[in-house]
Amino acid sequence: MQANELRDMSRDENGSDASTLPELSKVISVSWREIQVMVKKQHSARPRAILSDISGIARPGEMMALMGPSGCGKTTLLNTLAQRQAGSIVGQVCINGREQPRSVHRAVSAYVEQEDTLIGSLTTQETLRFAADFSISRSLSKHDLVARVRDLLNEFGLQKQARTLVGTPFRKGLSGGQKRRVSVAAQLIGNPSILYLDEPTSGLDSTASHEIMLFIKRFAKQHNLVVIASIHQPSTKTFDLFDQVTLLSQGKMCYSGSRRDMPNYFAELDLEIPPMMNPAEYLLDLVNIDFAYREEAQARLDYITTQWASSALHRKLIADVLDSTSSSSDKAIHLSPGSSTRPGIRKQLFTLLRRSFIKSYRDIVTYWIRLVMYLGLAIMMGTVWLRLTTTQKHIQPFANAIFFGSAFMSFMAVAYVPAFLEDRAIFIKERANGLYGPTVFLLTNFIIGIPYLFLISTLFSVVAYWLGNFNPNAHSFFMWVLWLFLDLLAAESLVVLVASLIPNFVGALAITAFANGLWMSVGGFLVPLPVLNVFWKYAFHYWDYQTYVFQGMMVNEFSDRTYDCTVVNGQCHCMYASALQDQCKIAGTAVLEQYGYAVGKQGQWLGIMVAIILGYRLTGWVVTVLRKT
Ligand SMILES: Nc1ncnc2c1ncn2[C@@H]1O[C@H](COP(=O)(O)OP(=O)(O)OP(=O)(O)O)[C@@H](O)[C@H]1O
Repeated sequence: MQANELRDMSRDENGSDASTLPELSKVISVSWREIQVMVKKQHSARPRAILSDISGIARPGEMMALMGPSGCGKTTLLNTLAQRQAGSIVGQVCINGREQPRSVHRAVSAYVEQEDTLIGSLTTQETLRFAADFSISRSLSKHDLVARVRDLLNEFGLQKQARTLVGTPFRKGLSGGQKRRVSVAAQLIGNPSILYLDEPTSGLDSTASHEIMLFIKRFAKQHNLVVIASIHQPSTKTFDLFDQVTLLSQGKMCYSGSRRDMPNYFAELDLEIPPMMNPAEYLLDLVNIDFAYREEAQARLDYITTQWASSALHRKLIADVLDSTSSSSDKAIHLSPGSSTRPGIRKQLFTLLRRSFIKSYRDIVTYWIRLVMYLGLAIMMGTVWLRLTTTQKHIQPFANAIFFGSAFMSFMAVAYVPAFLEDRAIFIKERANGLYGPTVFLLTNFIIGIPYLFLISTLFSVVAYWLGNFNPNAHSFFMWVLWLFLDLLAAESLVVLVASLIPNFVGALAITAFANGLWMSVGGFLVPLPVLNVFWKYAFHYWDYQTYVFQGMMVNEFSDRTYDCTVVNGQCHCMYASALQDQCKIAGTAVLEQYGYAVGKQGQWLGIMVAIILGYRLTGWVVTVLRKT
């Protein structure tokens, strides 16, 4: 489907273009002039230039390769052009000859990262459909969206894989090359005018690499797309697909211009490309100083960069860049952030909720493994504390079971760390692509977790509560489920906070485990509150969510139950003094008094639990807003 057709599809009844797609097709050039990128050197206050004096121009319908040895600055240049580069940047990046705000860059371009961020439990078609829902506002009808997905599947040779899962470690799905094609197609669904690709062929064999570049080339030609791709050592066939080449080394330009002009240009420098050799390989060896004899290689590189700076081709390039900035007509220059077709926050939320829901029930790592684990734990707990009785010798085991159940269930929330980190990694990349922000991400995470945590709490309780013979009435059972649910919700909120602060598997696991150990220690069961050292008491005890869960469950168990004292030689021995002592019984409230827990404060404790959960979530949100990587 041509860009024009896409445009026509999105017109509303008044004939105006509701999705404002036409503006996106008005990009006539992307140019950059005298780009310099400085970064701070490690262990030194002096900044270092990782790109110096880089200029170039890319046009619609053409593919430009950014080439050079590893570390030469390809990704930095690509990120600078796409307005994603941090650090101090000097120089101009223009679209249609004018510097444009970042919002315009975002609206007219798409960026495909080196690593695929696909969701393994979605099919190819679903992946594109969700990409469409995130990229395109509601002005496009469902029918047109479906048509656009179908066209992209065709254009990237993915029709037969439309219903194939992308693939997870547990379920084989698409091949590496097919995944790459899905990643690119997903970025193209919003009909961008500029496509940035960071190492699109990395990890692929030469056939798959050629195939993906061929699909992109055809698409670029057909849809007048500007394509700029960093690429490592392409095969001759793949190299031949590029129209333009920018060759870099040590952050400096060695060449930028037509691929066809390269052989003549290097021949004039007495560096002729041997006829039977892959030109890309030859050129990379030529400008690589890492492995050759260093001084000789450095001298050759200096020669190439100085020759380039004074070459006629360089002068022509600069003239073209300047020309693009002066000759652009006002009509062509007109690009506004309003040209964004992105949907609003409500649609983002619903789209992410739908996608996360599908992922959560298809991807066993997210909740199903944990569900089985918690069920195993429930059977273990129910059989260890099997059929406790209402005799005083079982009072302590009841209290121990409550402590173990609440604390260990909370502790096992560490199993959520990998799933959250996986979701977060996808979020970071999708945020960089402007799909949605931290609020939508964390709200979705919270909402999706609720039914699963409730299911886990209920299943666990159905098994452990009745096997253990806890307070056998419906009200107490459902209160127990509620406390357990809030316990898990708080524990998962803690995982979200910690893993947002330290987005690293081992680090997040260690800190979450440590925090759980801390909450167990200062909760008031292992060390009673009057004995607990004042530092731990005032610094941590009062916002320890496990405290309130434990207290709530204790009140639930002991507030209305009585326990038989032991009779030895006709003498009644009660472990706890209570009003029922003359009946040789212990009122459960006496046990609670021993722990210092008042009956009737459950409402207050539930309120504190909700506040702690919201506190964790809000802090996690602040961290996510501030932390970009
Ligand atoms: N934020 C940064 N701080 C310090 N150095 C940086 C930063 N970003 C990039 N560099 C350095 O700049 C140089 C260019 O990095 P870049 O990632 O752009 O290279 P590349 O050509 O894409 O490499 P590769 O092909 O290996 O991916 C490298 O030496 C890298 O270590």
